[in-house]
Amino acid sequence: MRPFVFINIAMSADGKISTRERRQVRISGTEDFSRVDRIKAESDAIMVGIGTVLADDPSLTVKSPELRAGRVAAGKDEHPIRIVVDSAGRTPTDADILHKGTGKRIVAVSRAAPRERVEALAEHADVIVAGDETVDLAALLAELYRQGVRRLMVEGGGTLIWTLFEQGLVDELQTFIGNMVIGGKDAPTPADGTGFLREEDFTRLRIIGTERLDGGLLIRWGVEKG
Ligand SMILES: NC(=O)C1=CN([C@@H]2O[C@H](COP(=O)(O)OP(=O)(O)OC[C@H]3O[C@@H](n4cnc5c(N)ncnc54)[C@H](OP(=O)(O)O)[C@@H]3O)[C@@H](O)[C@H]2O)C=CC1
Ligand SMILES: Nc1nc(O)c(N)c(N[C@@H]2O[C@H](COP(=O)(O)O)[C@@H](O)[C@H]2O)n1
Repeated sequence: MRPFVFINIAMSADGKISTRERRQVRISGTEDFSRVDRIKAESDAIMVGIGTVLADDPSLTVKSPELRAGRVAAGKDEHPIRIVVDSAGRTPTDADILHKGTGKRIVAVSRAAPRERVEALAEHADVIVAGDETVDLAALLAELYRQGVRRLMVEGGGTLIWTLFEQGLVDELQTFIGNMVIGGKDAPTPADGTGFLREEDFTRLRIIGTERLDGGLLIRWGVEKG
């Protein structure tokens, strides 16, 4: 068993989620950031890859005091569990994700992670070991389910999202398309990695809903075939 897995990602009109320098850029506006805060608050956990932690240093906290209060009134922690997928335990011990906001953090590492890194991270987070060289995502999701996570939001980046699609581990994709062009053949996209080669392997999607926000467009896609 695994949680319901949905991805939320903001991309430019030309399909980029950052610049070629992999610098954090603002693609969403205030309306979309409010929506993102809401769907975060509705999730049990929120997960990113180590590339996003190193590039953006996100906290992944719920920003609205009202949404945090609503979670507490429902008997939950103020913030969803924050999870980093990080084979070698490279998450800096002063990263915002380990310090900002109350509640539980998980760093998922592989068996190849150096022991001293695992010990350092274990002072700030629960450490889950899954996989030999890279994190075994299916095993991680099974363990998260065992720990009570039913709704998991994935916020990026493109490398982690690609592997989740490749392994058929995604149920829904929410794409906000901002009204700008970023360009650059080396700028990251919502699903990077190696990509599928054969049409029969492509992940097939169906539109669940659309909404105009911040001069851009939100598209919610359901996964037909993972
Ligand atoms: N616009 C938006 O909404 C968002 C944009 N971004 C942007 O995305 C970029 C970062 O994306 P990216 O560099 O692709 O990094 P990711 O956040 O996708 O992290 C990828 C890393 O995760 C680790 N990992 C461990 N196990 C796995 C696995 N099984 N499958 C995949 N990855 C695994 C790998 O590092 P290791 O081998 O060391 O474990 C891998 O390199 C930044 O530029 C950031 O600004 C990020 C989030 C949202
Ligand atoms: N929805 C969305 N729109 C953008 O324009 C973005 N740049 C991002 N980035 C994601 O948000 C994370 C920041 O989280 P915190 O505010 O620090 O909690 C960042 O790491 C990306 O995952 N998202």
